[in-house]
Amino acid sequence: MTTAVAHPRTGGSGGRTAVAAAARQVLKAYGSGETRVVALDRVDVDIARGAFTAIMGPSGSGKSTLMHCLAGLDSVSGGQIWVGDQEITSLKDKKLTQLRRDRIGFIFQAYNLLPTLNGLENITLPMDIAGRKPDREWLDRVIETVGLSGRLKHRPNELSGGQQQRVAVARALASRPEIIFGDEPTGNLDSRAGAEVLGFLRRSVDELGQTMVMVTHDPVAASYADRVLYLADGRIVDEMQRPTAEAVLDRMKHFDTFGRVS
Ligand SMILES: Nc1ncnc2c1ncn2[C@@H]1O[C@H](COP(=O)(O)OP(=O)(O)OP(=O)(O)O)[C@@H](O)[C@H]1O
Repeated sequence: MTTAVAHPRTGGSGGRTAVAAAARQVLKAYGSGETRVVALDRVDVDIARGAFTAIMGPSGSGKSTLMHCLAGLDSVSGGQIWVGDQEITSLKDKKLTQLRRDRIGFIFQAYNLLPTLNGLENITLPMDIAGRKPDREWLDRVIETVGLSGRLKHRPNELSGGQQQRVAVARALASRPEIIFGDEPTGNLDSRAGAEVLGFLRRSVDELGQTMVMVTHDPVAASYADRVLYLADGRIVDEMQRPTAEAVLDRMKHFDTFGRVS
């Protein structure tokens, strides 16, 4: 992973690749001169299709920046990003917007719900904009699993923070995007609601082949992933396969100690 510089592997059919997204030597710097901050320092990473990947690391290590660059929400200062077999760093704004709309789902901490639309309308909004008809059976399953069945007519200001978060999760899942990116997707939920949402995300990976990438600080949330990537100072410094919450916590302690003594 850290030495790979080749173009991501491409699969045989319909432009679908084994790698859902990839970064090659990605550099991201903010500011210039004395205020220059290198948020990503030549990052190489492959995000496997149909897998659940967690990104962890200390505050300021570049997690959100990496996610935003992979999702085409932020430009890079150097290197390349692929979504499937499409290199996106060279795309013009219009094409990039289209690619995000058609192929990528987002779950952010700020839910970005429209206040004038009710829960259901917010969930189907991206598909309505794209002129796509929702798969009713799938939509019902998503809504039921995230526990929103009785709340679909409510507007965001009539929903609790946790319920708004569920609407945001349902909205991301409803169109079955190629990849869903989540920035602390359960950060505002209590542990029971968080576990339900994470369990649902996990099942959407296992049962439907959804690709999921999530930034989190929480070892329990990370334990739902297949793989954890650890960032420090803008670099991927370690990874863990099939993580448990205990192993993730241990690894975090090690990094803390390591960071202090070195
Ligand atoms: N718009 C910006 N302008 C200047 N510097 C930025 C900007 N966005 C991020 N940075 C800097 O880039 C570095 C990485 O930030 P990033 O938000 O990716 O970290 P993070 O690991 O997601 O942190 P946290 O866990 O606190 O959310 C930090 O040093 C941050 O201050």
